[in-house]
Amino acid sequence: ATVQLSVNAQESSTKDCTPGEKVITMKEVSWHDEADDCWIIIYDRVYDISDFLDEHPGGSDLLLEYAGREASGAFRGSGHSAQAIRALDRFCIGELPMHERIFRKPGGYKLSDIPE
Ligand code: HEM
Repeated sequence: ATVQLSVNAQESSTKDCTPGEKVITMKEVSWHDEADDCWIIIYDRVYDISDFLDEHPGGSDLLLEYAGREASGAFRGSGHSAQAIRALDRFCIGELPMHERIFRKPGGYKLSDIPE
């Protein structure tokens, strides 16, 4: 059974990880690869989803496959709604250094460049 996200009410106030936010390397992210300490990378931003695993409508197992890893393609490929994209914000803890980014850098892909 899926559990409704409990964040819906707060979602209008989306916090954004803007430049100047904490810079976190992929190597650092890779240490956080367990159920009680789970970080993932989506579109060059780092998310601590430890407290979200049990809440995820797609289940925790799927998320754990990406623990400590890059998950942009998986996230995009699962056809997440705009609501799901907004739900990311509350878990954001930082962003990759410029040289490790593949989306949010000069000349990099923008979300809107990626076909559905
Ligand atoms: C922090 C990251 C993520 C958040 C906030 C998130 C959020 C959500 C939400 C809100 C839904 C419900 C449907 C929707 O609104 O689109 C959903 C469904 C789903 N998610 Fe995620 N998701 C995340 C990461 C991932 C990742 C990395 C995968 C990897 C494959 C994944 C796979 C799925 C699947 C397969 C469903 C569909 C479940 C179903 O319809 O039964 N999600 N997710």
